[in-house]
Amino acid sequence: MKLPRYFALIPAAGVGARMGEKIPKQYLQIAGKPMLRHVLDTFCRADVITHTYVVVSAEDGYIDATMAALHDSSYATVLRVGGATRHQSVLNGLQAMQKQVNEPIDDDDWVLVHDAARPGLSIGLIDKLINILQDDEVGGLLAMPVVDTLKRAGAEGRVDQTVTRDRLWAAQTPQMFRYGLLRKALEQATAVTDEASAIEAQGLQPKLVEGDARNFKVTLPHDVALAELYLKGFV
Ligand SMILES: Nc1ccn([C@@H]2O[C@H](COP(=O)(O)OP(=O)(O)OP(=O)(O)O)[C@@H](O)[C@H]2O)c(=O)n1
Ligand SMILES: C[C@](O)(CO)[C@H](O)COP(=O)(O)O
Repeated sequence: MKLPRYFALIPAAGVGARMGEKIPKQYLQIAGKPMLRHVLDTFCRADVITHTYVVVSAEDGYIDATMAALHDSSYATVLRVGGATRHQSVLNGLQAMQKQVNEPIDDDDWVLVHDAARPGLSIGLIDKLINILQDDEVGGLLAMPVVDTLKRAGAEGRVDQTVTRDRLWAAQTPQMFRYGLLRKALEQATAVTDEASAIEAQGLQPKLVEGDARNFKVTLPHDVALAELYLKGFV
């Protein structure tokens, strides 16, 4: 019986508008190397990952230098199929993976979709996610239980209501689903912001696996300093 393999798919085709930098945020230097490089190095060291695919925009002018700087880039393939949304980039990447003759993917193989904007991912978190989900019927995602009291804003930036945080989790990545199910779900979904939403739209319930605060998404300018602290080991 053929054992399922584990592939990584890294959506890295965004422009980082909220970061407000001159270059896409995934190429910002953090702790001495581009943010995307931290993610690539982690997946390179994850022995369980058969191959890593990086989705970038067709116009990306940074990826070639990033790949050239890797000690060994044989574990990763660049797919210049980025789309207008993260959803489209991931779907385009899944479709392009199928055409890779060196590692044709099977429907039962697992795909771990991880944001290039989450450089704090560790091998330990990858192993934890896979160990918990490897026999799961659906798949799941790293996430963090919400600990703050949540307010919904009304007019003039004033509180409209307090939203219960009971059973609320903040989704992280990787989000891990079998190739065939994930591709079908994303093909049928409309405008989802994560893979789990597409799976839920199929009537399924992805499993929540507790992640880590250091695996946060670098989105706004002040996030860079925090990522530096984490990645330099100061916290
Ligand atoms: N069309 C897009 C948009 C986003 N992403 C990727 O999805 C991840 C999470 O998205 P986000 O943090 O929103 O990144 P950006 O879209 O670049 O940021 P912004 O929304 O501020 O422009 C990032 O690694 C980003 O590169 C992508 O591959 N294709
Ligand atoms: C996938 C994700 O990181 C889970 O929290 C998030 O949905 C990405 O959203 P973005 O607007 O593309 O950053």
